[in-house]
Amino acid sequence: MTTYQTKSGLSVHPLLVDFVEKEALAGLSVSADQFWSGFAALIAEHAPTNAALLAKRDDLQGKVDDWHRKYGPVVNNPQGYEFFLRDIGYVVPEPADFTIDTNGLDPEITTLCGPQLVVPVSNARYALNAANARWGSLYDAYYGTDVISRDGELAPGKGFNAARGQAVVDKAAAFLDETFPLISGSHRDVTGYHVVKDGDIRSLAVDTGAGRTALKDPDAFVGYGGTQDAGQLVLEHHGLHVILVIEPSSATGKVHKAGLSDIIVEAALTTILDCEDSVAAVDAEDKVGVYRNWLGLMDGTLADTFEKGGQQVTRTLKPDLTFKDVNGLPLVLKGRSLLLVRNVGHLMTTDAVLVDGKPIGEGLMDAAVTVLCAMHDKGGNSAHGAIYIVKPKMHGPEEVAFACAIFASVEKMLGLAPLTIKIGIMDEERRTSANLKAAIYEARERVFFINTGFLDRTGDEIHTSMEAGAVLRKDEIKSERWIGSYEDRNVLIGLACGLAGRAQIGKGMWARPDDMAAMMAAKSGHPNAGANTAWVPSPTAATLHALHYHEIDVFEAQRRRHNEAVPSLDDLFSMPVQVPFSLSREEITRELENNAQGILGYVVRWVQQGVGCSKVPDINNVGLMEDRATCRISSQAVANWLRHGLVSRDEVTSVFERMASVVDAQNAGDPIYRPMAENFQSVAFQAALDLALHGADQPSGYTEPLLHAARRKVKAREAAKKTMQ
Ligand SMILES: CC(=O)SCCNC(=O)CCNC(=O)[C@H](O)C(C)(C)COP(=O)(O)OP(=O)(O)OC[C@H]1O[C@@H](n2cnc3c(N)ncnc32)[C@H](O)[C@@H]1OP(=O)(O)O
Ligand SMILES: O=CC(=O)O
Ligand SMILES: [Mg+2]
Repeated sequence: MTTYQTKSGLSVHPLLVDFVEKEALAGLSVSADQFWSGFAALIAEHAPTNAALLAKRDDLQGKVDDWHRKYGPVVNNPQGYEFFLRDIGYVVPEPADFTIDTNGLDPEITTLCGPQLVVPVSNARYALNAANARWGSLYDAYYGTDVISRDGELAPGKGFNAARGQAVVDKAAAFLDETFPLISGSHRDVTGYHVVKDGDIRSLAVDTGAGRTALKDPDAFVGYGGTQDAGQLVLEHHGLHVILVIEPSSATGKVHKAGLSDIIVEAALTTILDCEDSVAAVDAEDKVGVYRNWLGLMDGTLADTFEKGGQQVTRTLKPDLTFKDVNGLPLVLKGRSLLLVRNVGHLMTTDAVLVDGKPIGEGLMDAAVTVLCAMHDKGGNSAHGAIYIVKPKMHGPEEVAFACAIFASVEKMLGLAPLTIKIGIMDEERRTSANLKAAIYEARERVFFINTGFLDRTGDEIHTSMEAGAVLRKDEIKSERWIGSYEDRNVLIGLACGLAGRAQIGKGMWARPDDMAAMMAAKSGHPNAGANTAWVPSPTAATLHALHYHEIDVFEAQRRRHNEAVPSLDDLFSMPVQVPFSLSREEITRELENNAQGILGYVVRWVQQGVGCSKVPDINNVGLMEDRATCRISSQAVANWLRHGLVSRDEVTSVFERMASVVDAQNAGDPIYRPMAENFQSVAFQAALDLALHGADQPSGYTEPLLHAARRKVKAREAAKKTMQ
């Protein structure tokens, strides 16, 4: 039995007490009493509103369900549907035109455009890697991915493949020609890059077989470091830096005529340290683990030691990079990504803290503790002292206003200046998309990004319209009219609210982490659409996606779109239901199998091992990034087909049982994995099945309640076993 400690009337788990008092408060001018009394006041002030907002979600969903039961899909009565949504307060009146007024943001948010990396903060090794992913090797990214064909003589194989290496060098030279063209000739033919001094000013001279030349834009050369034998040349384009590493004695430098051994590109400008959908944090122990990593990133002390390639490696945060500028003065470039933290949403509660024996809102705790940890940033992260919180899964403007009210209370309780805490609004629930302008208005003094989290948004699309009819298959849903409208509205409303140059307009995740060639083909669409950032799943993806921001001038794209009319709500509300339904039996079974495999593959690692984000093969053996949002889509899709009689409970159960063996085989190499096919009563199998069978009844179709309950059961069993030993 855990003995909770009493703090200002709250019952607080001892692990949280220790963390807050011995680690998070250390070195700050906030006393333990001030923290706990402020925290108690925060809960007293905001818990009732939190409960009321959740009740409103249920009430509105109930009304939407009733409408569909009466009228069927929206297509039967589009005007009636929109009128109804306005009548019940699902769609609220739009505010008059306005411009956001957020101050004190860093340039990575306002004037620079580039990739946004996301990482589960619970994984210190990955989190450190992500923070350091500000810079990435283009040679490694090309060599290690399918961006360069893996067929024939270019197949990577074991050891270094010289033909593949040459293809990398050629492709990189093509990037340089495109981004930093020479007055004559190509970077491919360069025999020497030289820093030359004319008076006090340095410039870049470039030798090719045909003689000496220079960059077409001489101002693109902004700095240098090291020596002619082992040095760096710093170039800049669209505000992003690219470092040419000259090292004639290195393995790659040796085979290059100019000794160019690598090209390092500025990659993840910002990184989201995720406390939400990519982590499995279900109790005080897990939450403290998450907070401790975030604290270590903020005070710069986080380190992780692990084995890699047969060696012990210790990973820490990288320092800034120091060069000289063209005047010979110091040029310091940030060594790390600007770090943002994603709190959980308004739904879940945590028993890390109890009030009258009941768990408190987890979002309230995240706000108080992640901000407390961020107070350890002494400028290494935000040069302006800003604290960036990404707030997910909010339903409409009222919930955005609520998040802002919580942040205002946290600032007061911790003695921070008003508006220190900035908010990233995830536009990922339908009620937010439908009322985006009003939602931004509520956060106009704090907002630092809006972002289309299309994965959760797809799950909410299915859940909201559960009663409207049978939905299309997962991949088809994602290419319907509603999603185009959602993406366009997000950019255009963002531009109309003055986000250009003031805040980020962001786009969603690339969820096929191994398919980088496909990502390169698809994701240029994001900056082209006017988004100044978009999510990537890994540092390598960040390095590659960064190239799109050289290719496309985002601010130009935003200017192009600025006067485009915002699409009406008609398309946004054109639900992805099948009218009439046309899939064959085989197609239905295959889709069910695909969903079952994804759910099982994700859930089993979540429940057994507490892994919140996994790469799980789909039915075609393509590794997909699965997190709670993708799981929400799959579970809602199955729940919807069950609800509309396309599949029966028995059919779903037997497909899940069959797919359990497939997932077991995929995990055969994992020594701590416990097969599901041997025991269909296992907690993991049952949790996965419940997500499908009871998906329609889950609040907004979220996966959190069932996943948390299952993981807690497994943790309790493991703890009981340990006590018995
Ligand atoms: C809908 C949404 O909410 S999306 C947002 C939530 N999703 C995410 O945050 C996805 C983050 N990405 C990940 O967690 C991982 O990339 C996964 C789970 C998809 C794949 O992980 P793995 O199978 O371990 O990847 P893989 O084996 O290809 O690569 C591992 C290497 O890449 C690094 N890596 C992979 N992803 C990341 C990341 N997001 N940040 C930093 N490093 C990463 C690891 O540190 C590791 O390198 P190391 O050995 O030097 O430490
Ligand atoms: O959080 C992101 C999403 O797509 O959902
Ligand atoms: Mg999401």
